[in-house]
Amino acid sequence: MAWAPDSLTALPPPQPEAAEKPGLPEVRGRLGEYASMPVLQVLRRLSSGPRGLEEDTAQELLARHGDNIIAGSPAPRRATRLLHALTNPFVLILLVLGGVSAVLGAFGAATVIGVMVLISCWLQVRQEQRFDRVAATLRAMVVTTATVVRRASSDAPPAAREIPIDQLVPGDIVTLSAGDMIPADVRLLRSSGLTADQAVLTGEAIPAAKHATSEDAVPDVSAGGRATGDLGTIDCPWLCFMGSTVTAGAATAVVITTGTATYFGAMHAHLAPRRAETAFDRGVKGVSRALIGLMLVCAPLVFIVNATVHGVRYAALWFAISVAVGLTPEMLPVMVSTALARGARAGARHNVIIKRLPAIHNLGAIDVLCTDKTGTLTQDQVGVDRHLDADGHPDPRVLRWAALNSTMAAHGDAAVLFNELDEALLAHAEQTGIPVDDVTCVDVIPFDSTRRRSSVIVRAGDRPGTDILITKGAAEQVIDCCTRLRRDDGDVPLTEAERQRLLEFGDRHAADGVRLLAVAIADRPPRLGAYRQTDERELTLIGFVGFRDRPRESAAAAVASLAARGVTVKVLTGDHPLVAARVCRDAGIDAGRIVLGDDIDALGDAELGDLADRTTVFARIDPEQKARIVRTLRAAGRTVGFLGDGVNDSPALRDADVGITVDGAVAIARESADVVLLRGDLLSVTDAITEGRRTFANIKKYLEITISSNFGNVLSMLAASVLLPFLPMLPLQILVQNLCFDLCLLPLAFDHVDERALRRPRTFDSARLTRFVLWLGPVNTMADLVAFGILLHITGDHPAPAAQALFHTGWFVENLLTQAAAIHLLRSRRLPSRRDHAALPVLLGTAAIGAIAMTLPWSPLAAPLGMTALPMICLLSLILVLVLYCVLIGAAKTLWHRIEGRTSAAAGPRSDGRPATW
Ligand SMILES: Nc1ncnc2c1ncn2[C@@H]1O[C@H](COP(=O)(O)OP(=O)(O)OP(=O)(O)O)[C@@H](O)[C@H]1O
Ligand SMILES: [Mg+2]
Repeated sequence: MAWAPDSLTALPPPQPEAAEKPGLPEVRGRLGEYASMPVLQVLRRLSSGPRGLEEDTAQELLARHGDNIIAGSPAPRRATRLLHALTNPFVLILLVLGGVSAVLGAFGAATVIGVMVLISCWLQVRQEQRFDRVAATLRAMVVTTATVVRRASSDAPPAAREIPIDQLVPGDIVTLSAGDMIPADVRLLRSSGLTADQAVLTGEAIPAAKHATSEDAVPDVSAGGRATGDLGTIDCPWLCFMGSTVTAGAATAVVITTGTATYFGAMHAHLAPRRAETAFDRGVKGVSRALIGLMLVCAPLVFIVNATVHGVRYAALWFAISVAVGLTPEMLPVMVSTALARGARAGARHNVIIKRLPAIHNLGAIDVLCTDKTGTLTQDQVGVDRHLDADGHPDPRVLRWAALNSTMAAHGDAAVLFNELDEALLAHAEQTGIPVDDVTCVDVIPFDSTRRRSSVIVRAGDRPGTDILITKGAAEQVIDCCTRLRRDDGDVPLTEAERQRLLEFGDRHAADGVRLLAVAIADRPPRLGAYRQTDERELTLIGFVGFRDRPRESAAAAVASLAARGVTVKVLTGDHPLVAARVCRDAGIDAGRIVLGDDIDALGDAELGDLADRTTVFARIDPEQKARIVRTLRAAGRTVGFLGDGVNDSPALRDADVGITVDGAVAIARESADVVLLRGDLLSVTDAITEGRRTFANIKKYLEITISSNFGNVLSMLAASVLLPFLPMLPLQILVQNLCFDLCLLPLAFDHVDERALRRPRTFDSARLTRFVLWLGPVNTMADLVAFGILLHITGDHPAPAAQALFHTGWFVENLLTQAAAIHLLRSRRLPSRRDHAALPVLLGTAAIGAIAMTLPWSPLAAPLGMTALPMICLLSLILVLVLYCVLIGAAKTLWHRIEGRTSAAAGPRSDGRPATW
């Protein structure tokens, strides 16, 4: 599926210059022109050169061309947002109900409904703006950069430096290496082994090979008789396009077009959204649908009962409409976005940057965390520990060949794949004074995580007639390519017995936690054409280099705390199974039976899902296998987080419910992830998960309280329809009461959360929500019935209109007071106490409800609302009903938790980490 990188598409609005958006044919034509010129002419046309632009020129060009971002995603205008808010299904329902009320002549009711719509839309627009601001601020904390070569002045030497990609201009010289995002549309100047993932533009998952043409040659466009315009397409091998990523190899390139003038910019409108529906979207939709269903059943029921008992009357219809309005959770979207934004802000305080805000909910729902090994379970401070010849004796020559491989992979421009092992090798070579600059690089066959080896081809000054191929990589994969073995006294054939001995030698080191890379070389006659992977054969094994990475001290504690929170940790690594086992042991993870990448290819998805559920450690797996394991776990009902930082992790980061990466990760990992940890260890994942659960717990509270209380009210109204000869509350009063209650519930987004609610993964569960509502709603009704009895006692059985007003006011006050109490009694598992009480905003919200209840009947608004002052005896009786309600609801809630606790215990222990329902 097409996927649009955030840093290109979701930045603040572009400048006016960039707003003029060329169409695709125009963009293609321009790119085709550049593609058909010799490189030198391209550079001349762009007033650039291999030494890069001068800084001043770059600034001028930036002012002319605008930032290198895609227009089309400017922040929506207020009016657009308002329109969007108005078309929200809850608001639409209110509008319809308001319209019907107006047509029926109930202008008071229509006005209150109008006020509700206005407040809800206004809050939603404001909250969305705030939400976007939070998201933009957070994204700005994880800026993606590009390496650009520029000069301070015309005579200054060129210098490579990182700049945010939005600052690139046409003519800039950029260097690209594995894991980089291609930051603009570029023409390749030099390249080696370059492949680019262009799925974002083509949907094609297999990376495309790319290569530069020779400097002054006119590219050979005759093949296939392609017109210039055709060269501007994705298939052109010497152009790379914004939005795609470097999967392997390295290159130097000149920027041709930026921002909206790029191919990606022209295509942007047609790209699919980044991801399919997440667990969060599904949850919100499911609950909304259930609520609308409840409303569609209850409101007609109230009307039918009323009409049956008292005959069809307008009053009954208004009453039913008001009930429908009461049941519409029009503030739900506001509540949800407030809670998400709060969660994301709180995450940032723990150094956790939530790039896509709904991810905060998904974090709380994670029950499996898949992680790679380096940097999370280990410190990512890899050091060379040993260098041994093929017989296991220390030999510095092996180190030199390995270091040459790492240096030459850099190929003078950029690292082909410069990972922690290469870094360690170069640092060690420098420390020990091993020369690595006395050869020239001929070609590179870059590393990839499936082959697990990299090769370089060099020419040494003292052997001019020979190319030397140097391969280093995972022991099994390199030994596979060897036919000979270097001994002190010369090379010998590699026998099967020797092969076994060497593999066992590798295993012994791995079991000790040492990552062993084998090093092999071969002489080749010089050639003109490029080297390919098939040239990695008939090599001579010369020895091994061993690396150690210290375990992270915090890893064991973090794994234990994740387990205590119901999150199972699984390790998915490309490394040797025995190294993985050792690292897991140090981190307190019971590795159990380790499954290898080769073992899973033959399995169907269901079988793999099963196996993945039972397995803790997967070793020697490639990037696609990582992603497949994540997908099958999700298909088996798990909510999966994936934590990784490499090019090889990005498919899995995209496929997980929540992709998590660290700040130092390669660009593509940072783009693919939903969450970036500024402090790269597992402990901050625990913090992030806790924040996610806190956010969800508050959304859940809101739903439980509002729905159970509204449902209780509907039952009371049904009972009243049967028992009373008049309506228990005027439609207008129902609406006003509903508006007050809804507004005062919003601060729940900022509430404290009971520690117990944070212990298990949580996610939306409409079934359990329904059970909760069916259990606690009727308690509300019981209190109402008692209140009805008392009020009838005061007013008499067939009260005159004035006495009816007293009844209405009485129930209005009692209802608001019980609802305020419900907030405190239902917000936590425990009853309110000094240790477990609501946060200040919630206290203020409930105080507001109480104040409204106790002042409205005595205020000037009383008459227009059909209310009357309550006599003292009535007020005191209602307060007694409130006390009764508190006792009942407290007991019912305690019983609920006990019964539900027992049911979930009977359903099986939670040690499997499956999410607790609700
Ligand atoms: N720069 C390199 N040159 C040669 N071989 C390498 C290099 N980097 C890694 N390898 C080999 O490839 C294997 C897989 O590496 P890869 O980086 O794909 O694993 P990973 O899943 O990212 O590992 P981890 O879990 O440690 O992050 C390594 O165990 C090593 O044998
Ligand atoms: Mg890795």
